[in-house]
Amino acid sequence: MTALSVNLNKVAVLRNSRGGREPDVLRAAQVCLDAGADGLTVHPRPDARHIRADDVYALGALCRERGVEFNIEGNPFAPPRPGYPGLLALCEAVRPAQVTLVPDADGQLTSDHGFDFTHSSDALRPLIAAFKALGCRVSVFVDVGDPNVALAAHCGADRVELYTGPYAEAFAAGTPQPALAAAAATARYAQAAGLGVNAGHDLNQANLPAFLATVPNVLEVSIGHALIGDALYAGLDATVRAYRALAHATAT
Ligand SMILES: CC(=O)[C@@H](O)[C@H](O)COP(=O)(O)O
Ligand SMILES: NCC(=O)COP(=O)(O)O
Repeated sequence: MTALSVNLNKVAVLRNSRGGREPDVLRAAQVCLDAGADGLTVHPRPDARHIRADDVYALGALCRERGVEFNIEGNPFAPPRPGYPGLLALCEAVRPAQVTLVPDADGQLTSDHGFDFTHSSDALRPLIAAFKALGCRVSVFVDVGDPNVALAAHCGADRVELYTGPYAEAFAAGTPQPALAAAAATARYAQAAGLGVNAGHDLNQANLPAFLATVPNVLEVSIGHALIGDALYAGLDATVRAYRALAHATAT
């Protein structure tokens, strides 16, 4: 079994577009957990464009209460700023079961690459130790095909998360096989170095089955963008019917 961690970033995107409380990220989280999600993921970004520190605190408490995994993603090198206390401070406050380190630049549209271990290992090692001292499992975002993926283990990481964006693109183009083979090889290489393997980015209902059938022992997938999009389609019919019934109930 591969665990499903639902990424709630996109619920916060919608909420922030109006500046109020709706849609409520905590309520959405409860629905996900009631539906059987194995955990929740957030990727609070320094510009606070979607998930904010207060969401992280509330979701951390919810996951603790429900006994499920909370996974916080972020760049451990991004400095604190107003509205963003920094990844280590968030983890210090919330003690998530897992932290996923992602080398995103500030303001980046979305995550699009893993760590370059030839340059980052020395800087990563003490940071990973600091997260582990908080009791967090540490996963590190990596590129499929990275020949240095085993260095994540030398840095002290417990797991790697395979960046699946290129696989999703290849799948959509109808040529998934090379990307699948590369992901499977990278997973085996990481596992041989003692690392657990997670995966994420642009996974969806179409491309997930082939990925999990080909890549061995994927422990967890974190999925947000497609899942929240699918939830709109799945929920629109019933929701329009409910609103229509209210509108049509007027005497005019
Ligand atoms: C780490 C990763 O793969 C990203 O998918 C991320 O969690 C999504 O971030 P955004 O929702 O900000 O695009
Ligand atoms: N780590 C990947 C993640 O949390 C969700 O990515 P996406 O499904 O929003 O692309």
